[in-house]
Amino acid sequence: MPDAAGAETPGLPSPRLQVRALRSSFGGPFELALGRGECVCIVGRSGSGKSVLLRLIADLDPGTGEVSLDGTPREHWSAPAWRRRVVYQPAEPAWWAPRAGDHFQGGDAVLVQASMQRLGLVPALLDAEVDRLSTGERLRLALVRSLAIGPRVLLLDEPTAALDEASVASVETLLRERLAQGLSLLIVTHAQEQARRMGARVFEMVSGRLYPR
Ligand SMILES: Nc1ncnc2c1ncn2[C@@H]1O[C@H](COP(=O)(O)OP(=O)(O)OP(=O)(O)O)[C@@H](O)[C@H]1O
Repeated sequence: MPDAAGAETPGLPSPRLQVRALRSSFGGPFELALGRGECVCIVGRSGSGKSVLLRLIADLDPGTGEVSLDGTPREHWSAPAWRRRVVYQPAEPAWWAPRAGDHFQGGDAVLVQASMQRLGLVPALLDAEVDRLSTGERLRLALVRSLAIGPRVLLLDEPTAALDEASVASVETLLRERLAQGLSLLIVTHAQEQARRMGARVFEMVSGRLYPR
């Protein structure tokens, strides 16, 4: 198994996600190893660099260093192909079409309906205009959309920040199930309790550097 800093033991399989000396002018260098079906939570003060790390891993910001998935370097894939395998969900997810359902075309409709039901979202929401949805509905729908892509790694930035207690519980239950099925999760959260409930390894971001807690 890799240690917290990301060093590997010879003879053992590579971690799902391996980050080495990853940096930009806004943070790093970052070292991180995330196993299959593992959850890592990142806590830290506002502006400390948590989103910077997620965006660097997702290849959305320019930076230097190495990122690999199941032992294969990121350079092996095109940027869109990487972002289907390593999905980043920002704290304020983007919507590019007026109708909610238009964001799910090409996805597995059965999986979408099932995930929506688990998160307390009625199917009629897909026919609604995104602007009419509540903040919490949009956040849960964004998670459904992220899961429907079928990522190996999901990078979630404050996925439950705007949700009530019951919705937080339903999101965490769904995510724990996906973890058990092998999905790897990196979650930025201000809720320390969330890390405990998710059974996560926890790091703290301080001034653009990660420290195990
Ligand atoms: N492209 C950019 N241009 C200018 N500054 C940037 C850029 N990207 C990140 N930063 C700066 O880097 C720092 C870390 O930002 P980041 O968004 O990662 O914070 P965060 O820890 O996610 O905070 P929060 O919890 O408030 O979301 C901030 O000071 C931010 O302004």
